[in-house]
Amino acid sequence: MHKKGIVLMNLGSPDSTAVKDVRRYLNEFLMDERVIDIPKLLRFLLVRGIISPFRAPKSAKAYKSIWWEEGSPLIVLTQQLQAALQHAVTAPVTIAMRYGNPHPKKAYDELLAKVPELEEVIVVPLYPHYAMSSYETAVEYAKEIHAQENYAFKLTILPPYYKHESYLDALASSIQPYLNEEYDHILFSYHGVPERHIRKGDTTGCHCLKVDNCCEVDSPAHAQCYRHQCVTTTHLVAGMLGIPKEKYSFSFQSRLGQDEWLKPYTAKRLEEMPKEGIKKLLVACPAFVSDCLETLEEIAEEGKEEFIHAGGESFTMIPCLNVHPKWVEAIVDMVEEAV
Ligand SMILES: C=CC1=C(C)c2cc3[nH]c(cc4nc(cc5[nH]c(cc1n2)c(C)c5CCC(=O)O)C(CCC(=O)O)=C4C)c(C)c3C=C
Ligand SMILES: [Fe+2]
Ligand SMILES: [Fe+2]
Repeated sequence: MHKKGIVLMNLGSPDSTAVKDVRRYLNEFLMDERVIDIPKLLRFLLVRGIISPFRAPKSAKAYKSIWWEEGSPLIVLTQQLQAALQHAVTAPVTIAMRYGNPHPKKAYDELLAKVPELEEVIVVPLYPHYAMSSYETAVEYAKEIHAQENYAFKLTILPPYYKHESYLDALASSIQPYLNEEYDHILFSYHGVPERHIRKGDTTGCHCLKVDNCCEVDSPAHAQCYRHQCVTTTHLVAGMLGIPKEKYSFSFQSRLGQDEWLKPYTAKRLEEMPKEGIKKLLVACPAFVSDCLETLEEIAEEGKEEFIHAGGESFTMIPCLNVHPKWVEAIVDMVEEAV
């Protein structure tokens, strides 16, 4: 790892729970053409005129309910991961966010300050699955800043690792202890995306959401199909843990707006499950490697309330990989393979 540096790249959070900071963050996030993929003027009117003004106060309240003394859980956990990884490798490790702070330029400059002869930076997107609105936008942004600032070092980006053995091993190890308690079912809840994004990313133009059972039928489209990659992670990790088919399923959360998003929707499944006899539920969220608003508030608070209200008896959210030692090992493995 001579003359190399590592950047852990996550999504980002508002600087604080103040409505003005949440609004600024939402404006930056939702003005991303890979997140809301409509013409720029229309996007501007929608985000500035409708979504942000209504959503910012609501989101600020949600952030307040999960915020830690040290700051946003997503940022703090990414910093903790940075520290844990730094113990395991000789190359300097920094963090960057797609939206908000710290900016990728700051991360690159920090590495240069530590290694002035820096030759290569390995970017580790903290998203296991490829989605236009997560992995792709983070990676393109990292490349854009690298090109804009004319850095002399080479940029190497880790590919999506949704089926990488070391990642799956870490995920399975983080879930395993929870299977020792009595449970009826384990739900793998992934962040959703609009179905349109899946069709748009279909490199064959004729597979995703067009062929019956598309995610189970081999296709080159899968290299960029978020749904396929989530389904694959689910089956592989369930297989590693020996969970029988009838005891696990997957769903998609966090729908925004009126478009059709990937189904089944988590909120709907949480309401239906108790009526199907599922009373003791475990929930894992493999689309996120660090706990964040979407896991701590939407699943552990809101989701739990919905499930219990619908007749469920116990609801356990399994924490994300966060700083799990096997996750740190997995990053080391993947970085070593990439250089
Ligand atoms: C069109 C809207 C959105 C798409 C598409 C989307 C995809 C997507 N997002 C993540 C990961 C995270 N999203 C988080 C928060 C969040 N996401 C959206 C909208 C879309 N995301 C919004 C508006 C927000 C902000 C909060 C809110 O108002 O609900 C987070 C949490 C950030 C935090 O600070 O804790 C994560 C992480 C993925 C992986 C993804 C596509 C696969
Ligand atoms: Fe999101
Ligand atoms: Fe598919």
